[in-house]
Amino acid sequence: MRKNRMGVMAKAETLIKALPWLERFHGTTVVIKYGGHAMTDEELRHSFAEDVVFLRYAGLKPVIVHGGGPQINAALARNGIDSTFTAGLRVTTPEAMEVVRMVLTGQVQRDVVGLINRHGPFALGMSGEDAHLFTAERKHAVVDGEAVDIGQVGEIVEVQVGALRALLDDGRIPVISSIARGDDGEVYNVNADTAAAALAVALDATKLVVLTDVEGLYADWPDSDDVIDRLTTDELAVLLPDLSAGMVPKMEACLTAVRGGVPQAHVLDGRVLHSLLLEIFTDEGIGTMVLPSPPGSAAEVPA
Ligand SMILES: Nc1ncnc2c1ncn2[C@@H]1O[C@H](COP(=O)(O)OP(=O)(O)O)[C@@H](O)[C@H]1O
Ligand SMILES: CC(=O)N[C@@H](CCC(=O)OP(=O)(O)O)C(=O)O
Repeated sequence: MRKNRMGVMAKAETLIKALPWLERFHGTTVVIKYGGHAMTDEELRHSFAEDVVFLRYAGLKPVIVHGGGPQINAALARNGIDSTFTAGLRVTTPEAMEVVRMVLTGQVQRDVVGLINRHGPFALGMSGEDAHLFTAERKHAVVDGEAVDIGQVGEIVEVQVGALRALLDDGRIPVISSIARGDDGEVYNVNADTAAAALAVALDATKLVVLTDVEGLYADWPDSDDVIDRLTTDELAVLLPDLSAGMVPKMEACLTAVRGGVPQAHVLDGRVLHSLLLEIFTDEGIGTMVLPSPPGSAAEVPA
């Protein structure tokens, strides 16, 4: 009996410990980048959807920007189309673009919407092309200081959030694919981390959360798995030129978001059940957090 009462008290304590975070984040917008590598395990996919619906019932306004790199790789391979990456971005030929658009808007987005909507009529899918959400221009990658052509890859130059805000005001959970239109009539492939950052800035979000398949930003990848738990934008700017592969657009996104006025950006391990809830409602300090540098501070690389 006594044991049972202690168990109940522990549950009440867990719930009440969330109160400061509920007070702080109620009514605010949180942009969540759900990476392609974080969505491969069935149990994790369901726990992600539960977390997002939990946030919605807790009075936050979650917006999902989904990735789909591994899913695009598989579809390109099935179609016999070669795929390479430069500086973390997919070199996108016109025939690859058709596959990218089909997989992101027709497959991955539908899957994420379906997972969330098991809990109620919340999720609504949008491509960045819809209602001029994302307008992009052709982007070049920079390799050793040289601009390199990487095809139909876009750099977002304008974000129009009117339609998205109407969805949020209606209590919906928007699920966005990182495809953009161009004023030149082209359709562009935008890295999903980059798109999430642009959206977080445009929506004045309180947080950008990036879910991926590593614990956070490793200080000395691939030689060590020491995770940097927090760093300022100035410190991140110093590290950025030495980062590799998929971490480049991810950390650039955190930098852009926080320098653009988002108070904090996080890279979290999407392989941990309920990592999203732990990050938002506890002080567990998981993953890597990027915070604004104090005005006038000098950049130092964290140990
Ligand atoms: N410093 C680093 N810290 C952590 N991961 C790194 C680092 N540098 C490169 N990576 C690689 O970046 C990957 C994450 O990027 P990516 O594969 O694009 O993920 P996602 O599909 O979630 O966007 C990691 O799995 C890891 O292989
Ligand atoms: C230009 C570019 O690289 N676009 C990405 C878009 C999807 C994405 O970003 O997916 P993840 O978040 O799972 O990596 C691509 O084609 O793979």
